[in-house]
Amino acid sequence: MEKMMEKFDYAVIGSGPAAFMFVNGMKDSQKRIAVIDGGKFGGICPNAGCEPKIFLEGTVKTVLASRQLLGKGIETPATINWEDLMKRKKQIFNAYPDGSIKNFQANGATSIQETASFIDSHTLKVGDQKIWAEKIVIATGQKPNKLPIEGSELTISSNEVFNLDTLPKRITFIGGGFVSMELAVILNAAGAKVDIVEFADRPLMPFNPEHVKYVVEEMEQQGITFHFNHGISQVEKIGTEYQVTSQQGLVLKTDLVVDASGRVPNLDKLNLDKIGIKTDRGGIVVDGNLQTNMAGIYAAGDVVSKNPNVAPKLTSVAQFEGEYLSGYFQGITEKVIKYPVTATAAFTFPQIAQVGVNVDEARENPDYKVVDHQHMAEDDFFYTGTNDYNAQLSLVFDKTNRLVGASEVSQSAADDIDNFVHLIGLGLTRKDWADKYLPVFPALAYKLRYFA
Ligand SMILES: Cc1cc2nc3c(=O)[nH]c(=O)nc-3n(C[C@H](O)[C@H](O)[C@H](O)COP(=O)(O)OP(=O)(O)OC[C@H]3O[C@@H](n4cnc5c(N)ncnc54)[C@H](O)[C@@H]3O)c2cc1C
Ligand SMILES: NC(=O)c1ccc[n+]([C@@H]2O[C@H](COP(=O)([O-])OP(=O)(O)OC[C@H]3O[C@@H](n4cnc5c(N)ncnc54)[C@H](O)[C@@H]3O)[C@@H](O)[C@H]2O)c1
Repeated sequence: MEKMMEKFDYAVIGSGPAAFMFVNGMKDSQKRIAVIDGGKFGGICPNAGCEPKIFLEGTVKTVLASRQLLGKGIETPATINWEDLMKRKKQIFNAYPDGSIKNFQANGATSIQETASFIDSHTLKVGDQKIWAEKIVIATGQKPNKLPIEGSELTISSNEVFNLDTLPKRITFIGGGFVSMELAVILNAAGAKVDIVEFADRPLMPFNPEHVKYVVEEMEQQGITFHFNHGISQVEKIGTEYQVTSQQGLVLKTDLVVDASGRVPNLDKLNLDKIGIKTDRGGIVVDGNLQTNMAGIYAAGDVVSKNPNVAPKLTSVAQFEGEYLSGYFQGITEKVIKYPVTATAAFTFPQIAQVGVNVDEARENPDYKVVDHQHMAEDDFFYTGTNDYNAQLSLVFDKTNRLVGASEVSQSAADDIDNFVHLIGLGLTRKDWADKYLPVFPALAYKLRYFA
């Protein structure tokens, strides 16, 4: 006998940061909500993304900072025991999917551990059952790109890097984006010999090129080798090792190949063609209320096709969109989504971060003035305190002397840049800030008081 079809007010496909904030915002609405995930509950961020990455980065940062102080007061620099570090990582993060399910349930939602696909605009197939929902939110995120090259099946993705119990001696990364640069620093600091092969002439494309240069120089000093202007075209297994070849003739021998050539929207299992939902290369096409071309079907998070300069594919933006939809459905807002000033950072060593108007674009535009603070360790004793000799900060001001953009490379760039987000978002001048706030001395926010 066929099971009764369960009915919901809302069905959310995916359980990542976008879904989490949506359900959290709906918790007092008395609506019946189903959250469906075919993978690990919680999505990429806590299972194979931001959170395990920042956990590993915490240890790596300590180790690399101690190596920089060798002969300057430190005698024996710290080293990493990869096996122990991964054991700790697993102890902390393996419990996350169950915790995420409990969280959704505590907020009144029903969790369903299945892959979902559309039957019609209100009905989903979830495993061997069907569910019906008045409105559906697609929040299926992205997955690692698999390059269409010979030997692609021999490569692993960033997902598997987070489960490497033992550390290979040599690792080659395809691509020099966020994922590759952050993981390369971690694995190299742990003792692997790392090569990065990047198609373009520099890594970390969205960031200020002048500051990216310092990240590359420091990573080279740590022992990482970059190969720019090379596109990988083949991976082979020869005996116990791998051989990676580029179209331009580079040949590398290695013990592990990580395909970090980008991330693509998770669309393939949804059966979107059947019901006619519009997509493009960036993902699902939505309007200003995050509604797709089909009434009652919405999308949020990384799966949405969006302008990366306004809404980059990040956890912060996915959460903002989930929160927006919960407000929109409850009539708290009727307006179209307006993205706030959004800061981005790559957690390399040193870190690189930016917010607002791009420094390189501002240099070309007479409406802006760029103020550069270079060699900050010599100019500012807080940076000297961390021996952060490459710390560089560039600030962009408009004609009314309001801060509109900032870029920094330093060991604390992510936190430093966060000190500028509110200044830019609230449209404050340097004087407004100085008149109204006095941060702790000597601490992070204070060191920027006299730069802004
Ligand atoms: C290595 C790495 C590091 C990162 N670091 C940062 C960082 O430091 N800061 C930052 O802001 N962002 C970071 N990100 C990006 C961040 O993880 C994403 O922006 C965020 O997770 C997107 O959230 P989401 O809710 O859109 O989707 P996701 O977190 O991707 O979750 C989507 C979920 O949908 C499920 N799903 C897919 N298809 C189906 C289907 N048909 N049926 C049922 N379930 C389905 C998947 O299993 C998955 O669990 C990082 C990403 C990676 C890979
Ligand atoms: N700290 C953070 O906030 C953070 C960290 C990780 C990921 N993310 C998110 O995940 C997204 C995806 O990151 P990503 O690093 O996977 O992708 P990416 O698009 O940032 O970088 C991929 C790189 O691979 C290169 N590439 C592609 N094909 C190649 C080939 N055949 N040979 C050599 N190089 C090749 C591209 O030129 C590009 O530079 C980011 O844009 C960001 O939204 C954010």
